Amino acid sequence: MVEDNNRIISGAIREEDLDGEISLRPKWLHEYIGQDKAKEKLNIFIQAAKGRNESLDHVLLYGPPGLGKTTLANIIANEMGVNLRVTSGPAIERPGDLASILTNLGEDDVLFIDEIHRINRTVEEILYPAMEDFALDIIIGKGPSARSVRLDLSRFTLIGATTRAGLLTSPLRDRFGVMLNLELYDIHSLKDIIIRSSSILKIKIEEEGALEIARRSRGTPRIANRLLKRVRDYAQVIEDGIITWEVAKKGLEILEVDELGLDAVDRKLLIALIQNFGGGPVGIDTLSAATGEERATIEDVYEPYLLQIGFINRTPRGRMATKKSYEHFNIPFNE
Ligand SMILES: Nc1ncnc2c1ncn2[C@@H]1O[C@H](COP(=O)(O)OP(=O)(O)OP(=O)(O)O)[C@@H](O)[C@H]1O
Ligand SMILES: [Mg+2]
Repeated sequence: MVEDNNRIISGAIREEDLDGEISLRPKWLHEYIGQDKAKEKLNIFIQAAKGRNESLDHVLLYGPPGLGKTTLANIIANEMGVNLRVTSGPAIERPGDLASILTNLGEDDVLFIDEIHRINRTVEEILYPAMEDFALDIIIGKGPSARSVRLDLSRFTLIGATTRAGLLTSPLRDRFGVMLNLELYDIHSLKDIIIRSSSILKIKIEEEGALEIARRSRGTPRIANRLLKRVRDYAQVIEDGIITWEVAKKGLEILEVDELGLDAVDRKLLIALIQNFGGGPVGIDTLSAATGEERATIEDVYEPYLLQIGFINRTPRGRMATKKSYEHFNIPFNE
């Protein structure tokens, strides 16, 4: 997925996020804030697998960037008491690379493949028997004397992460026993995440300050943690170090994050929708062409948040701007 990493409110990972990243990552399910539906399901499946002394079924995590997919993969391995091996779709270039990763997994280990939708076709085919029968089919020899040999693997759990489940081929998608959809966080969960991170990073923050940062974090913990660190800098240099509501508000204004966490690209998309297309409905490809933003970026990064805050609607005929969106830009709305 292509996204502009220079935006402070980008969900994609940036260099600065790595500062404290390890310590900020919850290690156990009970420390993982929000995502109650996913957590509840996962908890049952983990307890059941442990009770039967089996490995966990393969898990597919999908949802916008920065919502905690990598964190959850770490938690699953931790809760199951097994090792975690991390790789990503684009990093596995040849079938042999994947074969060597698979043969080196220990009994019940977790293999995490980030951006699994970007795995190439020949590599993907190795995964099918591996996921289904814990076996590798390798071809020995060439031409008419070539024969296929089946190699047994240890049982393992594959955790795949992707921004959208629909990006996977159906044979791959069908081999996951557990599908967990991560959704954008509500403001209260984000506030709790900010308070938790503050206590780990020893940042002094008031509830109202945390709430203000939460409101502008686009439903995304990674953005919340990033804004928290920058507001901390502001509080430390300009104010007396404590993040109150006023300090958060002023700090965020300096960062040019508006009250709803919207940035220039969101505004461009909404204005195009309203002014060029009379508020829609307009197809995603047309909107993409009109704004110069990639379709996938619009769908994976911008749209989920604009839908969450009720600024756009998705209809069978295309995207539409809502009344709320017109009001935000002070443009008269005709029903
Ligand atoms: N539920 C949560 N509770 C507390 N902190 C969280 C939670 N989810 C995510 N975080 C924090 O948010 C940050 C981003 O999470 P993570 O790297 O797991 O996201 P991701 O979904 O894997 O993103 P990407 O799609 O970009 O790989 C981490 O620093 C983590 O500490
Ligand atoms: Mg990740």
